[in-house]
Amino acid sequence: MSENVPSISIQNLRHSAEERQKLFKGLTKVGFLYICDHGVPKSITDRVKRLSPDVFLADKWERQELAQWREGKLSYGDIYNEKDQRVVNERSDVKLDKKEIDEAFFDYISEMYRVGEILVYWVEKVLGLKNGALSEAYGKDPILVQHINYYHTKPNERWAFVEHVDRNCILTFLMQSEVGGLEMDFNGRWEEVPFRENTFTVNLGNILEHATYGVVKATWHRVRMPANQKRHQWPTFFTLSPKSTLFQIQDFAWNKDNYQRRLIEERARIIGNDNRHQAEVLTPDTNILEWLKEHSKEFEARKDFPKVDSQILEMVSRKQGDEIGYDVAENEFRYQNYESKK
Ligand SMILES: O=C(O)CCC(=O)C(=O)O
Ligand SMILES: [Fe+2]
Repeated sequence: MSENVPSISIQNLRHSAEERQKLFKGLTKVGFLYICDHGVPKSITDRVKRLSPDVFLADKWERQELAQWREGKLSYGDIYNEKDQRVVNERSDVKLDKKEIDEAFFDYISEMYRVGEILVYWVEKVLGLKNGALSEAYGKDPILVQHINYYHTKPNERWAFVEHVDRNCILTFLMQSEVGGLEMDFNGRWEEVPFRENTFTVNLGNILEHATYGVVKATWHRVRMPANQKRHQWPTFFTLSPKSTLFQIQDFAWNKDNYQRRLIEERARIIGNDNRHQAEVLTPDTNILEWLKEHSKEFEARKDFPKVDSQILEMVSRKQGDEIGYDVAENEFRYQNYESKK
């Protein structure tokens, strides 16, 4: 089970050296943390959970309206594209209250931002970095990309999200549902990372790993879906701030060779030469900016992989999105076809 994922009380970090030690272990040995005593009101998380299922029951017309809506605080991604065509309802009576969805997720994202900032402060502390070292390089005003992952019901158990590391991100906050299935690679074995009440699961992304020459670990993980169940999960990806300077922290350069070896070992062991995965490997010398640019193009082109038989609603604050020209509902032209058939 999950005894290996340390559970960190945000409240205890200030006065408990033991809590800080657990955080250090989670960052460097495990790559996953449970975060509790975070102060996120249950009313906010409950509202998000309550509103989410309808998004995926609504028909394509209703979804199209949400994706094209411009009056809220968030921008919404396209949740009716070719890959979803098989599973999106053609007609449904479900109506989406866009204003309520917008408020609920805006409040939720704001809370993630608040807790994330506290966590990054403590990450710097336990890594022995000066205050602001990480947040200046990678995370001051990070762009928060919010997803609802929806894995729909299938008669058989299946791999619903194949092995991957969270790419293009500093860290990920995940609100889990009771339906389990998340597993992480821990010392060469797959271990479950189950749901816990009032707790966020946090894992570290490859940008933070790269910044620290692998001292902080971005851990491979995957999702196994049980038969005959649906599952919603809510990951929040902390992605680069437009102000990032993107330097690697030289205090950790001593780990460069270990980092390189580990990347190669993990990749070979976990995916071998499964060429459905991204081909190019990140190394300690990779120019991360170039890599990210290349990678996001490739990811766009890949459509459904590594997530299988699932749908995502992507959201980002309109203000942040506008600042960097991030359009989650790209491909507006797609909708013209649907409009004409209506
Ligand atoms: O659905 C989950 O439990 C995990 C999803 C995930 O790993 C991701 O979205 O990167
Ligand atoms: Fe992930």
